Amino acid sequence: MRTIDWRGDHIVVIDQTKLPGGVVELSLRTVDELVIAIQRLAVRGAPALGAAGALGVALAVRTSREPEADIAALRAARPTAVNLARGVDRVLARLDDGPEAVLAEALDLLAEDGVCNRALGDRGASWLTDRIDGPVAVHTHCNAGGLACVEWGTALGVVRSLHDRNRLRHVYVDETRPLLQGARLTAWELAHLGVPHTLVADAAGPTVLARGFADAVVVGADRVVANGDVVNKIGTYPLALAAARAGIPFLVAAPESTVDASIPSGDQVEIEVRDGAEVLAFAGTRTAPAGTQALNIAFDVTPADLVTAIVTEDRIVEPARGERVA
Ligand SMILES: CSC[C@@H](O)[C@@H](O)C(=O)COP(=O)(O)O
Repeated sequence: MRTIDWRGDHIVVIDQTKLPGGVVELSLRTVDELVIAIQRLAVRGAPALGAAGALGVALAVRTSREPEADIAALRAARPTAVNLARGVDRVLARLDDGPEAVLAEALDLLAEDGVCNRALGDRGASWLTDRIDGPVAVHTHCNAGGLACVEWGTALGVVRSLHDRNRLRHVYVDETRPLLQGARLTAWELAHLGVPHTLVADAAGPTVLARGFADAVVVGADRVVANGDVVNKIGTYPLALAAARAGIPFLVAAPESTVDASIPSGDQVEIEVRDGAEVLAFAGTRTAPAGTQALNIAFDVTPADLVTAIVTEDRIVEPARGERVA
């Protein structure tokens, strides 16, 4: 099943805030509803946000009284993953061709997602098996699976390819505070795929690597910029530091639609800062004393020199060896 799709005259998504409790579908009939769903992470992950942006324009064309304002709000609903604005802009370019052409363009983007993810997953798996003997143990962060895309997954696409080739030993999954995408979503996906996995607290990740549990770190990305810096869920950067120290590869799996050649380096990417309330609570239950201040930085930048390789559907770039993405 696709994470996000078009049904008749509206968008349907799997509500990711409800997982792993149940697979609950959410129908989104206006751009306002879509923007709210994006901001509360009912639909999330860079490629899925690209699909949301694309389908959102199709929805705006059909339902909005002020399509321009609605589309601007949609484009800005979350700032860090480049896919959202890119999905909006790709489909907007067909506006003059009428609502059917707009929808067709959006559906093309959705169809390409699975194709790209399978290709980059295969390429990433081959890159790893060319360098690592025997079954591979992977450490991952956040959720870069089918739920973060339309289908299949990016980092978990690599994991799935390894699994299909009988070359996967184990996956270590960071829980990914504060919203627990690793614990709630990645562990759920891996269980459904029959992939052996172990959940660890985020702070344990570097020690898991230092102790040799994993052969490689494989993560997704929200934006990859020209010099090879990688923006991804907060907590990715410490894994890259630990991977370098442990002497194991740090592999980023992302489609070309996540590459932003217009931005020279990661310090120029807008990093989303979310409501501190998410940090002051655990799974919805308040944990910090009343009056505590929280800073909720949602993404970090892994500098290019710590990124062993970036794998896309078209290519492999090795920033740590000085290769540029653009
Ligand atoms: C294939 S998804 C890659 C990234 O989007 C993912 O790792 C991530 O950081 C998602 O963050 P989120 O805040 O859950 O949208």
